[in-house]
Amino acid sequence: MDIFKKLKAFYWPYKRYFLTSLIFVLIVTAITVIYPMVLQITIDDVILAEDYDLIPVLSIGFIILMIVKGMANFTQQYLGDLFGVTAVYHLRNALYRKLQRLSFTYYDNARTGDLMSRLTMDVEGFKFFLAAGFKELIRVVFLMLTSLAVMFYYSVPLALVTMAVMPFLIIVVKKFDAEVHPAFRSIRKSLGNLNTRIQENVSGMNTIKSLSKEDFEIDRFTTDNKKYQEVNINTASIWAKYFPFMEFIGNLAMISLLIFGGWLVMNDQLSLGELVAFFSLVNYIIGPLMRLGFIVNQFSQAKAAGERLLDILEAEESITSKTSAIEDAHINGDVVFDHVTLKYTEDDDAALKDISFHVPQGKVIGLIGSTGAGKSSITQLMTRFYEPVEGHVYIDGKDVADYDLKTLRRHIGFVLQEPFLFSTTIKENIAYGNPDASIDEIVVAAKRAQAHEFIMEMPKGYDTMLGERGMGLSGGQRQRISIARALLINPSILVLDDATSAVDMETEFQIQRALKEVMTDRTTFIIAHRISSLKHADEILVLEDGEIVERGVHDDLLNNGGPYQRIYDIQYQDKKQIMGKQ
Ligand SMILES: Nc1ncnc2c1ncn2[C@@H]1O[C@H](COP(=O)(O)OP(=O)(O)OP(=O)(O)O)[C@@H](O)[C@H]1O
Repeated sequence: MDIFKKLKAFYWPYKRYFLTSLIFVLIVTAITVIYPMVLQITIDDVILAEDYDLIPVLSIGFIILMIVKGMANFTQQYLGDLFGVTAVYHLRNALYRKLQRLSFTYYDNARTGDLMSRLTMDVEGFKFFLAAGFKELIRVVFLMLTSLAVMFYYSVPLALVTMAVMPFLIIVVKKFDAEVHPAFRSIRKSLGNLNTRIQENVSGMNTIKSLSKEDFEIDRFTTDNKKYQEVNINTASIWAKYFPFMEFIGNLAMISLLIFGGWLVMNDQLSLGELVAFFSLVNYIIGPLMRLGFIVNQFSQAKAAGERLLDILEAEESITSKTSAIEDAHINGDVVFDHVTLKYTEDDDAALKDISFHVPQGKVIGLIGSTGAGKSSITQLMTRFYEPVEGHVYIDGKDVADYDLKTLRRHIGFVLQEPFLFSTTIKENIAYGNPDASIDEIVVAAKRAQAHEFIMEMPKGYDTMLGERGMGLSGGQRQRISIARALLINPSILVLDDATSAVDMETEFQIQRALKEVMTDRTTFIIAHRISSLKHADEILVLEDGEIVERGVHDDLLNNGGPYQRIYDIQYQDKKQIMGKQ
């Protein structure tokens, strides 16, 4: 119940829907039990007593009951659904808001498929219980109790005899639940695997096709699909095995009712109408009893779903703005790293060790070093994507932790090696960071990013729709769109993370030209593997294993026999060889 208590804030404000719906459920259930009683009166007091004057009264009464029941049913169904749908609408919004606020540390360990299924299947599971399950539980318990009460009212011995087999039915139902519950769990798990497989396939289609792994993927999918089929068949066989058995026990109750009830009627200890009414009443107990396990099952599934949703809602937001955070400040772009050490996880080695440097406003700093040396990590500390375990990062003399997160991030633009583009128009992609930009501003940004020409060659120009993740554009084109995007937010600090490594020389030249435009008057961090990309930087930091092993300007670093010279020699060896051969 703890899970439901914790999620109360999402559904309890709408309790009026639920409670009203419950009143109507009780009305419907009460009328259901009245049916057999009307039948009893019809048989005993009309047919057997041959008092046919009562027929119009009974008929009208019956019609009124049916109308009331119909209306009550509509109301309980509608209000119940309204309760579930409204609560889940707020829950889903809260989950999505939380996902936007969670820091990168959370996403480092999260799986997309898993998050997707929590936000869809688990939310739906929880909704189903709110909208129907809880109400149904109350309905069947009420129906069983009232039916039982009426049966005892008619005849205590017959009620006891008929109910004699019920403990057996309860045992079978419990056994069935114990088997079917894990079966349902494996169906969900198997479906989750299947979804993850499909999602990874669509995302990784390039890799699959380029490595000709289509058959391999088809085989893997077929195996998972087979597993899904098997767990479904297994569940079906559990149903098939238990249901006839349950029905058999139910029929035993009917037989004892017929034998003992018939005997009571013959001995004038029970009226014929009461015996007929008993048949309906027994069904009102057997049916719900068989369903009860199912509902309890739904309850435990909703509980499990709620638990997974709470995992997200209660996840720690490790990086947030302070209450006294500096908002709406203009950032000029003077960056200081003061003895900064970063660890991604507690047990891991430090990704950055005791890093200190100063980049005055408007200057260019180059970061070079082997992969995994810590270049990107440095830039991610400026935006507070991660927090250092020691030391401080200052921008314009203030600790980055003192700024409001949005203010801070608004002033730092990124151009990444693999920019993310959304499946919308080129125009909206460029204006993503600044949706208020006019079309003229967008075009100016695109022109400065050397993107205008190729955009205009597209059939719908700036209104061309892009596929998911910018499919339909080349790597260089995607990068230039991303440069235009960065330009449009007019950042004071610009990070070019391997922005030209994946393109040909001609495109690199174009992108370099675009970047020069963007870099003017901004503090710029250039992360590069190629010396040619950062040799004009005001300072170059050479990183190895999270440490700065060398620093200086290109000309000084070139001839001191250090790591930078080694990188230079390797990169220019080819050139010398080619030149030498000529
Ligand atoms: N989110 C993360 N969680 C855990 N470890 C990480 C994470 N990001 C980076 N690392 C580790 O931190 C170290 C530095 O990574 P970083 O991405 O900063 O290197 P880099 O120099 O930018 O590399 P590359 O040139 O390949 O992009 C690496 O050992 C990497 O495995």
